[in-house]
Formats: sequence, C-alpha cells, structure tokens
Amino acid sequence: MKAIKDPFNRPIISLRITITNRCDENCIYCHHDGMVNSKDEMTPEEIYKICEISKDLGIQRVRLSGGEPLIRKDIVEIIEKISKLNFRDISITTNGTMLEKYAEKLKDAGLDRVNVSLDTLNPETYKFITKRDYLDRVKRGIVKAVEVGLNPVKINMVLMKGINENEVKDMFYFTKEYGIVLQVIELMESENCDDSKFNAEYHYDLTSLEEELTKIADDIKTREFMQNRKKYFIDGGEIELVKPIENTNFCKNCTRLRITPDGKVKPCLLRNDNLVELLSYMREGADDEILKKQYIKGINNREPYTHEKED
Ligand SMILES: Nc1nc2c(ncn2[C@@H]2O[C@H](COP(=O)(O)OP(=O)(O)OP(=O)(O)O)[C@@H](O)[C@H]2O)c(=O)[nH]1
Ligand code: SF4
Ligand code: SF4
Repeated sequence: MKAIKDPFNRPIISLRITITNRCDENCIYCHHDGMVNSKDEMTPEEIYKICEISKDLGIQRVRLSGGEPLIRKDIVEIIEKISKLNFRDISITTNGTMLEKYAEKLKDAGLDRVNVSLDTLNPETYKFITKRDYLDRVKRGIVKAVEVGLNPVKINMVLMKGINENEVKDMFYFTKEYGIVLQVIELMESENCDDSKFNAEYHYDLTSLEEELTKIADDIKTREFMQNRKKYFIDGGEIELVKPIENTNFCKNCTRLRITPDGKVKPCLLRNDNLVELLSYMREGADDEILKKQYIKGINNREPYTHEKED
C-alpha cells in the first residue's frame, strides 16, 4: 500500500517503537525518548500486531528503541516475529552495553542494522555522561555488530558544550576505521522533563561544525525523507548531522511515527499531548479496522514541531 500522508503532506513511511523504558545506564541528558514512565510493556505478539497494521498502512521501516531495547529478555523473539513481515528495513537504537552478546543472534533473527549511542571515547567522560563504566563493553559490541554484518552500523554522538564538543575528530577516525557512519546530534529539550537549565549549560550549536564540514567534505547529500538531514562524505568516512534546533526543514521532512512502550501512537518525539490509544483497544479485542482507525487518528494528529516562521 502507498504511504498515508499526514495533514502536512508528509508521507508516513517509518515507525519507531519504544519497547521499554528500562535502561542499564543513566545518562545525564536522558529524556527516555520523550516518554512518560511506564512499567506496562507490550508482549512480542502485541508488537507484531502493531507492525502488521503498520505494514498494511504503508510503513516500510521499523526501528525498536528504548530505554534500552536489549534489556528485554525476549528481544530476539521480537525481531524474529517482525522480520516475517518483510519490511524494507528493521533496525535498533541501543546503548551497546549488551550488543556483543546479542549482535549475532539479532542478525540471524532478521535485524538489518543498528545505531549505537556513544558520545565519547574517553573513559572518564563516558562515566560522567552515563554514570557507568561500560565503555570497553560498548566498543566491543560495536566491533561485533560490524563483524556479524549488521549494515550500516551507526554511532549516535550527542554533542555537549564543555563535555565532548572537541571529540568529533577522534570519533570520526574511530568510525572510519570500522566503516561506521557517525551521526552527530544536537542536544534537544523535551517537553516532559524540566531540563531547560541543563540545556542552557550544555547545548552546543552545530552551525560551526556544519560550516566546517561543508568546507572539507568531498561530497554532501541530503536525506530527503529523513528530515532533510545532511550527510558529509570525507576521506572515505561519513558524518550525518542531526540538527533539529531552529531548522524548519527538519520537521517539514519528518516521515516517522512512534509507538510508546504502553502502546499509544505518538505523532511527534517532542510532544505528549496528542497521543492516541492503540494497545488498550487491542487488549479489549478490537478488530483490525478499529485499530487502523486509531492508527490513522495518530497520523492525523501530526504537525511539525518547528514551523516555518511567517513574515
Ligand atoms: N527531533 C527529532 N529528532 C529525532 C527524531 N528521530 C531521531 N532523532 C534524533 O536522532 C537521534 C538518532 O536517532 P535514531 O533513532 O538512532 O536513528 P535515526 O538517525 O533517526 O535513523 P536512521 O538514520 O535511519 O538510522 C535520536 O537520538 C534523536 O536525537 C525525530 O523524529 N525527531
Ligand atoms: S542509554 Fe539511552 S535510554 Fe539509557 S539512560 Fe542513556 S539516553 Fe537514556
Ligand atoms: S520534532 Fe516532531 S515533527 Fe520534528 S522531526 Fe522530530 S518527531 Fe518530527
């Protein structure tokens, strides 16, 4: 089926499901992906059902995230089930602490690729950011993911003023060595946690980095259906900038819908005031038609978080 468009003419082609809020790290900037806390997680069957409906409604790509998705003991079973639906792409965003153990099993189960959150290669800075001493484990996990053929492997690096803003070069060399894509991410505020003080202290504007990369890149591409993000190809390596702040093109080209860990359709990462119930309907025995109506209600609630400014 052709992708459904939201009221702002954005086709909805990708789905991100937060399968848990639990995590084994405690990062200083964590907003648990914009979620309120929930202990009620969906079963593999329920996740499958949501994916089945999504496929019927034109979704092509599915990503599982958290919290930390690999903390779920049934993560391999979940991937096995979803992979039966033949999406174009199934991916996971993980902190990597358990990746060494799971990479091969996940690949065999049908996982295509993985994004690993890693902001620094400095052990002390890593401890400061995550409150854990897992850097070596994470690095081993990343190498393992490359070895078993998850492709591409990406590193998500959130830049923070006074913490790691000078480490992009080091991280780039590390990623280049292993054929990994480096995604450099601007620190974002979220609506449901009061982190404005934190943001004021640590927010680092990526504009100067963007200018520098534009000067030195051998080639630059734009990801049209992925928030118009820019990709910079440098000396055989690849850097992508995730720069949502004061960037109206970012939201204008957002094609991603989300599902919360308690099974609600979430139209935008940064909002919690327009969620639509899905799982509760499913648990009450609603048929596919009703579930699809709920899903489409979620799509219809979508609006760009950052609008273009009017003159
Ligand atoms: N504002 C905003 N930021 C997002 C969105 N999706 C991802 N991000 C940011 O991008 C980071 C990386 O997200 P991932 O889910 O790992 O992957 P991705 O980069 O979005 O997706 P791929 O490039 O397809 O792998 C997140 O931690 C967010 O900071 C979104 O829909 N809106
Ligand atoms: S690894 Fe992710 S979910 Fe876990 S604390 Fe850090 S940012 Fe939050
Ligand atoms: S902030 Fe909302 S609308 Fe903007 S890119 Fe993120 S999810 Fe999409």
